[in-house]
Amino acid sequence: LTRESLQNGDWKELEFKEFNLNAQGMPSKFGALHPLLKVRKQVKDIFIQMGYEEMATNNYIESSFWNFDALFQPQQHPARDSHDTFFLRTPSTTKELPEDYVERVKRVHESGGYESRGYGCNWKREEAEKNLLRTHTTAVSSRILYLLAKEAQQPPFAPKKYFSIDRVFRNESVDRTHLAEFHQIEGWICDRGLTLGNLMGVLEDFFKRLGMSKLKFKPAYNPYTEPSMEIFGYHKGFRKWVEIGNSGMFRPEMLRPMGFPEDVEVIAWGLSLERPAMILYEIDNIREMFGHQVDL
Ligand SMILES: COC[C@@H]1[C@H](c2ccc(C#Cc3ccccc3)cc2)[C@@H]2CN(C(=O)Nc3ccc(OC4CC4)cc3)C[C@@H](O)[C@@H](O)CN12
Repeated sequence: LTRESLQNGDWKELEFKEFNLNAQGMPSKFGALHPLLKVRKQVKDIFIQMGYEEMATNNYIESSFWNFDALFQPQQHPARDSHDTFFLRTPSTTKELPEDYVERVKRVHESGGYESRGYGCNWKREEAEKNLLRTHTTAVSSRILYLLAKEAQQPPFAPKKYFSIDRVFRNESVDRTHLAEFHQIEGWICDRGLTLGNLMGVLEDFFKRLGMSKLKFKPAYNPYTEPSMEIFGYHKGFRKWVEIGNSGMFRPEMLRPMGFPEDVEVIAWGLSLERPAMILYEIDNIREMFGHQVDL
């Protein structure tokens, strides 16, 4: 079949074989974006469209102070044991901490304040100095909120909205849907007079953009948020309610020692990247997303 035979009509005399629509195509030699990266970009675009700034989360290593103590997580909390947390051997401790702030954190843990009773514990600095692989990106949120609180000392107070999507590490047994590390997605708004209603509204807006338009909320507990809510979304495909994240209002015992004025609140929420990626890309074993795959 040539250009000439098509132009002068000779093609009409030629014999053609049946077109085989089931024939294997030529093997493709190009790559493909990993599902996690595609969902990470999808979620990042949602936050940017909603006006959030991205937190710098390029520090996997954190001190127990920022990962736990600044969040009012008690030093006796089981999550702080080595069977749940990866502690570092070298460097095992961080000595540089903001001393005046450390004093206020110690006091709120031991004897409360800001209408809190505290834990009545004997707060140990050496516990707070232990280095670890961060167990949540809320460790980064506490650092950024501390800086915002210092800025809030010089009026006018400016409301802020931040998000992060990055790796976190937990010393947990692995199974079909859990590995010792996962990517946490976290968003929060810091403003005057925020309420739980605002949090519910923000969550409805955020998850609607992820395809979840019917939500319900269940009371929950986190050491650093009060009230706290588990978030459930109705998945049309599965025709059932799916747990899609956790949320709450950061406690006064976390915000006041940082220096925020009384009427400033922070509403926050978190979810993982792996769970939506597995659902959106119909991957039923999390291991299919990691490691060397022949037929990804
Ligand atoms: C150790 O496991 C923690 C992880 C992870 C998680 C849980 C809580 C937080 C948080 C938080 C938080 C709370 C208050 C303030 C700040 C942060 C972050 C990640 C998911 C949170 N979860 C989760 O991601 N589920 C999920 C999320 C989105 C989704 O998308 C649908 C397609 C549209 C589907 C499912 C819920 C469960 O999977 C849960 O069993 C596992 N959770």
